[in-house]
Amino acid sequence: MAYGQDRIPVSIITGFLGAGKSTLLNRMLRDPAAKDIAVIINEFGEVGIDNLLVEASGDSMIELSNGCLCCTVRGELVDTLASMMDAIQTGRAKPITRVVIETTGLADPAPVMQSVMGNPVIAQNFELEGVVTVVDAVNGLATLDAHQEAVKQVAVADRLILSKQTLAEPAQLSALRARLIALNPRAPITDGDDTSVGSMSILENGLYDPSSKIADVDRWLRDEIAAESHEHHPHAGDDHHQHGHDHDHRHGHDHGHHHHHDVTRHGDDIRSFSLVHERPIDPMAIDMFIDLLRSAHGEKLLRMKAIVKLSDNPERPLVLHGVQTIFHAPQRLPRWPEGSDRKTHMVVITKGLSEEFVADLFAAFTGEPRLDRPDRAALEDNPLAVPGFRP
Ligand SMILES: Nc1nc2c(ncn2[C@@H]2O[C@H](COP(=O)(O)OP(=O)(O)OP(=O)(O)O)[C@@H](O)[C@H]2O)c(=O)[nH]1
Repeated sequence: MAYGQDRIPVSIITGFLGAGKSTLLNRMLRDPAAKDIAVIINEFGEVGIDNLLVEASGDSMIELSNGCLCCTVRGELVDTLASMMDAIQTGRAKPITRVVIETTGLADPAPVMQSVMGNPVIAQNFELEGVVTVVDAVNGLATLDAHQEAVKQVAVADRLILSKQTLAEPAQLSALRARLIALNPRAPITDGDDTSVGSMSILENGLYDPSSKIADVDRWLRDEIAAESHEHHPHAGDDHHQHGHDHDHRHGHDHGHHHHHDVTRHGDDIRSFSLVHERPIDPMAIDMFIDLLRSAHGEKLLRMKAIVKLSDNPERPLVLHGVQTIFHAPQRLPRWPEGSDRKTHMVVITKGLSEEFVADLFAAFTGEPRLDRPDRAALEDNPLAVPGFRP
């Protein structure tokens, strides 16, 4: 994808039934900065924005009194985005600065994200800006226990909004916070009552910065540093990758990390970790690594964001982000973000795929095989050397 191309940022607001998505959206729509945005609601009549409408709602796009466009989706999101773009390009609708999609409470956000990232025509005009997940402080824990969709909504979020905190008991709230941090240590948790929640700024989550037209990777890296301050120290001699909260059991003893036990007790099977690599990586190797990971294990790869130092030009890092099997077209940044450590960082969120497995695979492709693990040549000769790899 050409650097600097104008694309419209798309934000997804998700959260379980009754979590407070519509309340959040309604508050944001009052922000003057919300003018000229388009809102897509994927279930007709679900949201109480009737007071904002200037004409009766229907399937097609309508203009709201505050200048936003609004439409409800009964069919495919891709079709809706395509017809929205067509209407703008042919002058039937005014230009928009941003799209906000509110998903239904029961939705798995991955297909919605993939609709934005995976279709070449859509990806030419739109870019995923981030996923905001609203979690209800009162019902959040019970919902996470009962519904895997809710767990996924939290795991893939770029930001979590904790609503209804004034209605929750302090103990309930701290247990929920611990659970959210265990599931997604990198997403900032914003209090739903915070004044910032009424502004569009909560949608700016770094995947795409409309002003620079590239990913605001600096923000991920900062988030990662914040997340690591909760994490345990890497093991001696183990500088190849860093563990998230939910490191696995391979060391066979208890490090006393409570978040980890929260995760396993609930059986979520979600892992969030980062891989860090200092030396420049061969572009072919990263290509093959990503291809293998998504083709063989895509359904377990809830989310990946990466900034990669490539050997062909280490001064211009590559930005990747993906959801399951679908990856956004890679962007080459003009330079490293200010203050970054100029290393490859890969943030990975998986379900049912261990950190060790991903780290071993990465090591194999980056030419640093670990003891008793296949190296890249062995993988290319015999892909079955890695369990689950199907060429
Ligand atoms: N006290 C309090 N109530 C809230 C807050 N956020 C939402 N609510 C209330 O919770 C109820 C559900 O909120 P909605 O915004 O409709 O939730 P939703 O996620 O859009 O719900 P669905 O569309 O059914 O999935 C409403 O009665 C809101 O007034 C909050 O932060 N504090």
